[in-house]
Amino acid sequence: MLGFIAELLLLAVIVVFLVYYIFLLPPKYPENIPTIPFWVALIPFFKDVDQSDIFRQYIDKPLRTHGAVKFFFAAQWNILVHKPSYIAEIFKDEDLYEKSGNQKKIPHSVLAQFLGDNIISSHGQVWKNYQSVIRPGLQRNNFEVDKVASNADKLCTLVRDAQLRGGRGCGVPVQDLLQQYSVANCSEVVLQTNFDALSNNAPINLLQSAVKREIFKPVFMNFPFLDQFPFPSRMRARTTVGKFRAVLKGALIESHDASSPKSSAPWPKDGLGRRMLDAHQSGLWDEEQLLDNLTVAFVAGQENPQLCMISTLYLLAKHSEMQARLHQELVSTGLSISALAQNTEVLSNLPLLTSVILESLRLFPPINQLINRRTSHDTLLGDGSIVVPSGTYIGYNCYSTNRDPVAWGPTADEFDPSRWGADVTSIQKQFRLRKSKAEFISFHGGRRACLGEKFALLQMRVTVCKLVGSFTVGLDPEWEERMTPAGPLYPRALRLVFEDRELESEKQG
Ligand code: HEM
Repeated sequence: MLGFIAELLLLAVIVVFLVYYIFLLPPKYPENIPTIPFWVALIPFFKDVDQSDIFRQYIDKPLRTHGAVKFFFAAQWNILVHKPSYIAEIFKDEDLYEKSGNQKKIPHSVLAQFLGDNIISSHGQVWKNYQSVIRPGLQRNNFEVDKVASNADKLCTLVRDAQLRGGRGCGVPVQDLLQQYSVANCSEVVLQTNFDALSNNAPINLLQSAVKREIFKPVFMNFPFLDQFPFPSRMRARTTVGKFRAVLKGALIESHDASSPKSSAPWPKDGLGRRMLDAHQSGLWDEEQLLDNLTVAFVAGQENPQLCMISTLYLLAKHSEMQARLHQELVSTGLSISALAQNTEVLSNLPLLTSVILESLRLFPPINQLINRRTSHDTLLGDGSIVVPSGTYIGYNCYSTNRDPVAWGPTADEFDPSRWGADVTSIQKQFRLRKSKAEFISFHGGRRACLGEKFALLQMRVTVCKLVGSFTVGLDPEWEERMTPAGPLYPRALRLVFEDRELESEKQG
């Protein structure tokens, strides 16, 4: 018996040693950048944390001091880069720092099954093929702003109803409402489908929430190799993501069938939905390629704007003086809020509106950390001092780089829209310059920069115009001011108090 126990103990020691050696021991190279201890990535498992605190406590200083660190994430060691000039170098050399998404990094995972090989994660000829279909659909100049404005109207009604139900001064949870709104805009304006996402209990919202619950389970996000085992919860996750993809495709086909009652005709010339279907029908894309790209366009097209809306409303609620100035800017156009929300020319020439949105994207980039490139051969990064072996995963912490004090000065952590400039010409110039120097990387950069930037900014302008034009927005005093514990970094379960401006002015009048 004693012998058996001793053998078991020995086995356990060997397993622990192997796990440590294979997964947890940092690689030798690069030698001259610090290592963030592996257990930092595991803190959210054991403690209910605010990830911005974890960042400041364990990562910020070494990352900024050395420009890059060795960082344990998704059960492997990576290089996490902070220094803008290093990141600009990575963006420039697509073939050396190859995109290598989940389908290559963790091919057996539920996440890889969900998004497959798509425009964001692919490389080389495959990416060029995807891009030839998707780029014109996302960079058209005629997005239907009236649809976005009409959805923004519905959002205001939902907010008003929620505030009435909760009672004056009570906090309204905004995340689900903004998710519904963002899904409506993405499906109707980007993809020309309709899920009726702004109606209560629309099936797409339930399915979307179910997918997010499965995908963002911390244990599987951190240890995706566990997805190889047939745990019942992971089998369920696979069914859910499969269903989600099928629902998306079904809706796309139906809305592009002129004889269907759910047809979204007339379709815009160059609409992304039509272009994707044509690519499939012409044989340029097979079934999987259609599903992978449709799913990623849907996810990127509504998730990122949604997070940007949450963070922008949080910042405006926290900085009421800025909100008042912004409202003044909207009023000074002489247009009603409804007319203004549909007038893209006037909207895009409002300096404070533009700089508030950019400043929110700088402080709270929806994709705060991204590690999806892999070196195709040995290289030297930066001034040549960082030796990066072939096959190393490398990425950046956008939250950190966008707040770099060398680039943005001592107030880098503060919400200060004026740093972008006083008029739209200088703001746009600053925006282009900061992107080219990789000092503002919320939309990534180089040839792989976000293709949805134009639509995202248009939508943000309309949304902020409508919400700030209709309500004063404040933080619920009982809401605990904390950021999410892991994954995308944004105010957790944000609750806001909305006061109808019209009612307020009637009362005062
Ligand atoms: C505030 C909103 C948005 C932000 C902050 C954002 C950010 C980003 C980032 C960081 C990337 C690089 C991703 C990676 O390498 O893994 C990216 C790529 C991309 N985004 Fe966005 N995005 C936003 C909105 C959108 C929208 C509305 C769409 C529309 C479908 C979209 C479509 C894309 C596409 C197609 C790419 C791939 C570009 C390529 O590799 O060629 N994005 N975006």
